[in-house]
Amino acid sequence: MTAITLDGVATASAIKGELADRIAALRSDGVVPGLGTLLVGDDPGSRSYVAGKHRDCAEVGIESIRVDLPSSATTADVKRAIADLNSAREVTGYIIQLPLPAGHNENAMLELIDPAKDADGLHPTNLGRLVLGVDGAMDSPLPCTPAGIVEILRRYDVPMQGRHVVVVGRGLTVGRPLGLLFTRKGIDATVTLTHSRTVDLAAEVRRADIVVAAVGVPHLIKPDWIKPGAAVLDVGITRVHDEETGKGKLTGDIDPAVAAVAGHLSPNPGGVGPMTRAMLLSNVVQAAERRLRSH
Ligand SMILES: Nc1nc(=O)c2c([nH]1)NC[C@@H]1CN(c3ccc(C(=O)N[C@@H](CCC(=O)O)C(=O)O)cc3)C=[N+]21
Repeated sequence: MTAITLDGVATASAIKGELADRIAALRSDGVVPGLGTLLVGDDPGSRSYVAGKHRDCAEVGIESIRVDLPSSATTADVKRAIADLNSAREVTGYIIQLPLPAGHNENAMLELIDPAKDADGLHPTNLGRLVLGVDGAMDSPLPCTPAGIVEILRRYDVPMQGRHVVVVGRGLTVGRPLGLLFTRKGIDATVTLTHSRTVDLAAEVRRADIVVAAVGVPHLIKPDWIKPGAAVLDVGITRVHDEETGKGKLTGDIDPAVAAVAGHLSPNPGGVGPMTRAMLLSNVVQAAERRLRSH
């Protein structure tokens, strides 16, 4: 047996097709959706992610506005750029690319984003709405990676209700909000949130119907940890040097041999990454639709 591939590229492409119709409708109502990105410094990985977001926007008809600051930017410079993005009419939503270079307080910067323009769903108000909205009724942006994970499971008809989800990693962008999302009414999973101090990780993962690994430890999750037929999602990204090609390549948190045991497996690359990007576009469209309704 080999696992069914949770194809993030194909699923993201279907979502982008659906968004294109909503974007056309917004434009005919006079609202042009625009995504701003704020990038500080010259980390090559961050640069390439930001470039990808602008390509995605162009593909679906979202304008994009790029603000790049040098690594020498002070916190005052970053604050000014955030204030400008908050007031720019053409920016209907934006993100601060994380991580910020050392020396900036990320949480303090996230808190300065206008919650109505928070395309990543990482402003404390929106994270708070995620906590409050246990019934899913709050019209607020969700963090993109958790939203993408639930969306791809839904589209592949992987049952979540009453199932045991083990999340590996408690980070701000994935693990922590994902636990909140999976336990919402209507999704109704049972969640174990594990982290670096978890005593017997293998034993926890063995109980899971759905495993999400988001820690950035290459091939941490081994095949003998997986309940046969479980759905396994690989979120971690580590850049490693490939001896064979001499180039850099991406490695996930899941040992490839897991494919022989799992029922569903998200490849990495090609799984959760493209879904994350599609959910960002979805948040931008949702914010533009809210703006239209509020006028
Ligand atoms: N404010 C903020 N929001 C984010 O959402 C955010 C962030 N900061 N900082 C960095 C992480 C990482 N992240 C990825 C999104 C898509 C891919 C993606 O699409 N990856 C491709 C491969 C790309 C490649 O080959 O380099 C794939 O998985 O197929 C990867 C990584 C979003 N992040």
